[in-house]
Amino acid sequence: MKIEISEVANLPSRFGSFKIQSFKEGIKEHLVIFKEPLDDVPLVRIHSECLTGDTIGSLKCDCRDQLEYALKAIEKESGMVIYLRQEGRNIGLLNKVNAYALQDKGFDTIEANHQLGFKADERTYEVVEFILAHFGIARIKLLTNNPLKLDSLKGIEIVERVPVIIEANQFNEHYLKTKKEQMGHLF
Ligand SMILES: Nc1nc2c(ncn2[C@@H]2O[C@H](COP(=O)(O)OP(=O)(O)OP(=O)(O)O)[C@@H](O)[C@H]2O)c(=O)[nH]1
Ligand SMILES: [Zn+2]
Repeated sequence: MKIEISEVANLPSRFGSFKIQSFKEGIKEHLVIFKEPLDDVPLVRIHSECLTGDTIGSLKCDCRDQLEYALKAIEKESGMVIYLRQEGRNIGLLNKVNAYALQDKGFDTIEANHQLGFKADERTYEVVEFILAHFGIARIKLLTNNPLKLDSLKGIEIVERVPVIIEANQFNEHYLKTKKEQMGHLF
């Protein structure tokens, strides 16, 4: 797939002063937020879009806390957040809301995806390899608790996994438990 690349622009934010660049893959306009100077082995967070969490502040998941954690971390030590437009583990917003409606009836996140005909996780990460290659990065420290992500990046050496440490709340406790017990997340 052809990827269109924007210019680099400044982005002052409440978490620090960053640079941004967009990588457009079909209809998905991904964003890279970075803080220079980038080390040879930079700290990288691959964040999946979560409109409900990142923007609205939903407490059903840990996405916004993770995003803020990552932005604060790269402000401190430089690095990059790759913000991928893979809403709802790539099932899209409408389907995620339908999954939430099923969760209201008692299904967990995985069961709800299955009920809708999706895998538990429909994400792929080829564009990340493209983006890192564009920056000349072959080795990274990856900010994640997700073992699937560690296995998904072919051609990128993950020198270190840096955990994302977030406190649970009463609404996402079950979500985090499912991630740990059924999706192998490393908490
Ligand atoms: N289908 C679905 N997607 C969800 C649900 N809750 C959050 N998401 C999406 O899950 C994605 C984030 O994935 P997570 O599994 O929380 O975290 P991760 O990115 O895999 O792992 P970390 O790197 O450790 O954060 C975002 O795209 C959210 O929109 C849900 O109940 N159902
Ligand atoms: Zn979320």
